[in-house]
Amino acid sequence: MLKKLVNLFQRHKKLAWFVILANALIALTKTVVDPIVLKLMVDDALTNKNMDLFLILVILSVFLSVGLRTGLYFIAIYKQKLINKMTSDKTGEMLGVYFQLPYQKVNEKGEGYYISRVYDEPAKVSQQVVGLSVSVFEAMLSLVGALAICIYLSWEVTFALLIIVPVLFALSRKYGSKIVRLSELEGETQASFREDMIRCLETYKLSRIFSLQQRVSQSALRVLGTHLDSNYERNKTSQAYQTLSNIFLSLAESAVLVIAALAVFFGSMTVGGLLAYMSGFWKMMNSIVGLVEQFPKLAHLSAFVDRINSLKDDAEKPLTSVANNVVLQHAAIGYGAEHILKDVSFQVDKGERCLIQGGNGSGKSTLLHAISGFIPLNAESHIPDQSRVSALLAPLTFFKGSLREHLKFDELEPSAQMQLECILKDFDLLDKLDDDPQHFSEGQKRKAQVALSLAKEADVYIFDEPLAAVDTNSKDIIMGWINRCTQNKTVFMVLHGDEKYHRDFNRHLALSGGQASLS
Ligand SMILES: Nc1ncnc2c1ncn2[C@@H]1O[C@H](COP(=O)(O)OP(=O)(O)OP(=O)(O)O)[C@@H](O)[C@H]1O
Repeated sequence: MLKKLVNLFQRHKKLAWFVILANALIALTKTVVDPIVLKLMVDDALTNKNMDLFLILVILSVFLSVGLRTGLYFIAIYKQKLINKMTSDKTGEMLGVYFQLPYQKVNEKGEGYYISRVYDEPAKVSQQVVGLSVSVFEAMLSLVGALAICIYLSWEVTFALLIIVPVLFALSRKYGSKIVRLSELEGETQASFREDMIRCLETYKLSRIFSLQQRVSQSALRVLGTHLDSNYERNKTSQAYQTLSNIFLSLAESAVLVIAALAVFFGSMTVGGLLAYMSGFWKMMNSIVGLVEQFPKLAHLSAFVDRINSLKDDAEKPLTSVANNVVLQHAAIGYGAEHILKDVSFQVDKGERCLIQGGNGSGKSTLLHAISGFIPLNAESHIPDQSRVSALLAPLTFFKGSLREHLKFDELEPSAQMQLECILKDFDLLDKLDDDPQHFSEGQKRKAQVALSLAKEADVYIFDEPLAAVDTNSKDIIMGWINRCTQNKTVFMVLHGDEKYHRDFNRHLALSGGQASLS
């Protein structure tokens, strides 16, 4: 379990050890120095009215306190740096995994769910792993220091009091297992909660126009309720553990006072020794409780790390089909258990151009997703490897970056750059190369995606309604470029209307009632 958590430090081991050890050393210094100064102050300086010793002790305490606090300030800053680096590493890794997930999974859960899996959970785990490692080492070193001080002041009293410790350990383990089970549930509800909330907020325009605010709010509050209930359950268990632990601590507090006071009555301890012992003993108890508290947290964290890594189990192996034609044989295609296309058989060979037609909801986009390799097909069917496919698929999406970055323009060969510049000029997008396509008009977005599709060297080109939202003049320009750039390549295109371009295709695939017929 520990190894799994330590692995999270990976590339930042040096920084992690610096933060952990520096913090633990400061804690150890404070644990040892505080009781000794207190004893010297009471027994030697105050009792003997030794002003010089008193002043020396005060000045020493002030310097030490300022020095240690300044040290803690720098450690806090490095700690945050470490957390940020770990979060960034893990989120980067998880983003890589996200893009390997089967489309079916991404489609089923939604992007909001994966924000939680890719960012929230790694951020939370990084924060907690650093916090926990720092706390464990701080508690361990403080415990050693405090125990040494207590034994030095009175080994008999210390021996009598250490009997309480095993009880606290037994309690912590009992509650640890409960919290592990709850952390799994918490992670899942948190991720689903994100996705559902995003869907509610996305209805901004819909809600205002159709006065749906109240219903949207009700739906959001229902989702919130489930999320808060799960938080409440985990909190309840943690609080129960905390309360029990505090009760045992109060009992220990009374015991130490009584036993140490008896030692003073019988003359085996000075008053300064009693105060120093109380200070040392409480540091020891706090360290023990600090350590004990880490057990349920450790179990909770370990469950979370497993959850993050479990995303990797879903990653799909890349398809390595060498097929250069598209063959579907009795394929049933859909999302999850629901089949939109029930029994589809056709073959489109290399260099053929296939127009796909059918009414709304007949499964045109679904079929294009299958041919692009996003929806699995049966074993008898085969399609080319996704690396040899270029596709404009609905809905159009853009990451936060310029059109230049989307096109990987600066990595292209000079001849490819020149051709792309001609395309963008004809599409009236050349002066928008450095703009974010997310803020383009609908027609401009469509043109940007056509340019993106044509910029990829592929064997199969797929276009889902490339002329939608495009002005009449631009349609000829777009179709002209598509025809020029895809000569001798396989093309699948969905068009609604635009009959004048139908003659550009030698195959026609009609979808209806879950079936396909090719002519
Ligand atoms: N992402 C999705 N998840 C689940 N079901 C979906 C998804 N997308 C589409 N569907 C279902 O698949 C059916 C076919 O949708 P599809 O988008 O393939 O139709 P289409 O022929 O392209 O329609 P249109 O002409 O309106 O674009 C729809 O009835 C819809 O319920």
